[in-house]
Amino acid sequence: MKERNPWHTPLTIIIAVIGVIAIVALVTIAVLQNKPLIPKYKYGIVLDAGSSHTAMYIYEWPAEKDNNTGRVEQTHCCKVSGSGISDYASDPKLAGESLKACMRDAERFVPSERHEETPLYLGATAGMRLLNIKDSAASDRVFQAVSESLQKSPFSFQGARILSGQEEGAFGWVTVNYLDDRLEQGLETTGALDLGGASTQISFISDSFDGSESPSNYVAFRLYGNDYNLYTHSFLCYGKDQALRMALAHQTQSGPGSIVDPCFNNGYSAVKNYSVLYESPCVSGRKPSSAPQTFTHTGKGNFYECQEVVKSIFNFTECKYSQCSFNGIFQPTLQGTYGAFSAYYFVMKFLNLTDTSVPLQSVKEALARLCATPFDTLKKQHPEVKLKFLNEYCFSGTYIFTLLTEGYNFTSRTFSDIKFIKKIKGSDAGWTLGYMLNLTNMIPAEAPDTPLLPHAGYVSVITVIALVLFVLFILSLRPLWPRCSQKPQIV
Ligand SMILES: Nc1ncnc2c1ncn2[C@@H]1O[C@H](COP(=O)(O)OP(=O)(O)OP(=O)(O)O)[C@@H](O)[C@H]1O
Repeated sequence: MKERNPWHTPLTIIIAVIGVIAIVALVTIAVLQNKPLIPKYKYGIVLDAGSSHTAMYIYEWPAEKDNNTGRVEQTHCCKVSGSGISDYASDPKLAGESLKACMRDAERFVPSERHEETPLYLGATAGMRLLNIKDSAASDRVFQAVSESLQKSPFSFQGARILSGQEEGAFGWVTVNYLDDRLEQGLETTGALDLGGASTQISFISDSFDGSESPSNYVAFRLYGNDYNLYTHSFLCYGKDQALRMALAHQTQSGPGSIVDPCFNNGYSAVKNYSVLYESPCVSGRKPSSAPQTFTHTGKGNFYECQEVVKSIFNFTECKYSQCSFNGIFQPTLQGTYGAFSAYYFVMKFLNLTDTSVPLQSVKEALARLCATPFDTLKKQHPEVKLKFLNEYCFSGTYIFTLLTEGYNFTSRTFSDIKFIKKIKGSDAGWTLGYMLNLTNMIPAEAPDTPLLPHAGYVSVITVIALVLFVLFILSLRPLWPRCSQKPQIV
């Protein structure tokens, strides 16, 4: 004879089965309903048509979060081979052709089902600003050619245009602070220092600046619920290539047949053409009236003398405001930390000077040593570095040092506030990301609402509540529970 288990009645078994099914169903629905969708991405493409070259950046962000909360990240960068589009003024079609290889690259990196909806922008900076000043019809023809080429791509081409210096500075600042998560979290922001080939930008927040003293340097933002009064200025012609032209123009004012340049290493020698040197609007007004066709440019490598040459391209005396950087441009008091990118990074990286805890005096000494190194020795020390760049590091380093200290007024105390950077969390520092975030309305003015609980927390709470309900349900059925009799039932 078997003893009968009082729980093994049909009713309790049915209740238990229904209860378990109910819990499984409840948890399954909660998980499926609220689970983040399998990551599917959206894309945006920005072409940075700079003075020295064009680069294409592809950005991606989670598709279900394009309403402001998803992180936008750079997934790919393609360097267009050849020079900047402004160098194709005499043959604009080639400017369009030059972009094709990178556009084919983009077709591979962006999934084909997303091609049609992916916005594609081209922004041109100081190279095209200068071409536009020199010959606006030629600049239009270049834009026409690149636009025709980009329209043929499968992406949604949104137009090609010149960014103002103010936009370039402000979007560089947005990029740096977005990537550092400073905007969304409302943290103290970082200033942005950008050194291009033809222009340079400085952008930062200073408590002493509300835009009233120099409105043309003021950009107001409201991002994630915070207001920012940004100071920004772009110095056209003060990118590193145009600054070098101005330094050479200063040394060739009398139209000599040869110059000995302290900004180039001893042993460097090249024959240069006067008309090529003076073709840029940054120096064209200063072309010596009587000069031979060419001049011999040789180096003597002296940092201190080079600094004097470099200083000659700045005007430190004129200032109608309470304080200025240079050339009569207002600049509020420096404040906070700074991210310095583009040529700042390339040059300081070569000089092994990206660590700004090194005292300013040591930076000066390192530059003095670099300039004093004979050019042949330098070439032997750095066989991997392109000659075009190696030639110019003494000038470029001296220019950066002078621009930061004498131009923007960084001191031995504040120099360590600068961080020389190329990328932040995998994305390049530069104006392109800020530009795309702005055009796609990806940064909201107000802080987005956040859910009460994270997803995992939400599922746990639902599960616990379901279990409690189930236990209560079983308890509420107590009257139906089979009674345990004292005597064992005999079946
Ligand atoms: N490895 C390197 N070493 C030194 N200089 C470099 C290196 N790579 C690039 N450069 C130079 O750095 C400068 C800045 O480059 P970047 O691409 O930021 O400028 P750009 O976009 O062409 O100029 P702009 O923004 O003024 O139109 C250019 O003069 C470029 O030739």
